[in-house]
Amino acid sequence: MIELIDVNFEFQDKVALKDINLKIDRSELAVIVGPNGSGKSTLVNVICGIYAPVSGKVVLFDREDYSELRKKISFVPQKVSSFNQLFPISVKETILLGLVSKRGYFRSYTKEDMKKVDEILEMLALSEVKDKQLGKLSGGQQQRVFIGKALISEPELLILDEPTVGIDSKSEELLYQLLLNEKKKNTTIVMVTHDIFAIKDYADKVICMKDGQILTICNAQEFSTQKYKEIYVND
Ligand SMILES: Nc1ncnc2c1ncn2[C@@H]1O[C@H](COP(=O)(O)OP(=O)(O)OP(=O)(O)O)[C@@H](O)[C@H]1O
Repeated sequence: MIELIDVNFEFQDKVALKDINLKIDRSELAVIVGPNGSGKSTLVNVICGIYAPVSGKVVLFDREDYSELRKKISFVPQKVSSFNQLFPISVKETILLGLVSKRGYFRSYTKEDMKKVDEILEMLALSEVKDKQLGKLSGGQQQRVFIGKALISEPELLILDEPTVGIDSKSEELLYQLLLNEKKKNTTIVMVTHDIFAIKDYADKVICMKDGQILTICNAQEFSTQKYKEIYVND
């Protein structure tokens, strides 16, 4: 499903990923952990095709060519709130934007699209604010809107970079239930997080990074608090 073979990536003269070898299977929930600057965001950007590796190969859905793959991938980046907060777009309109990669810009939405957006609003507890301007919501609500935008296209691969930062524990629980639902639909999920509880309760695979390298890959049962401390030691 996702395979990285000897992947290296550099920013100018800074090595950000070194010899990354990794496999993630279909409908797995893989979590990437590691201290600040260890290369987690760079890794998900490489998986999405936003950054091209300096060397090595990324194979998604058994293909190396990203042109057709974009329709199958949804990415919720870190810092979703870095958009123009005055931009006049509603919550519902923002979620519908998630269909652009599949449909193009100038297509009308169907009845099914409108039904789906209502279901997503309901799932994310956003129905009451659906007509509000996006920039007038709290950071946590905005985060949920961008997750809704990522989900509406029914991606086969969903990538989230620290989705729980700035959201309260109720929304966090909501998010994890939603991810489990997505998994049941065979969606593969890759999530960067520092949340040890999420790792223990929900992850199928834990990818531990340090200094641009993968220290270890294990399952949730093998991932102990001790291991977590070891990864973060000297951070
Ligand atoms: N645009 C950039 N230009 C130059 N260096 C960068 C850039 N983005 C990241 N880096 C560097 O690459 C390394 C990996 O950064 P990355 O953002 O992938 O780490 P991270 O593990 O996601 O960190 P955090 O937990 O703080 O989000 C760091 O040393 C960082 O300073």
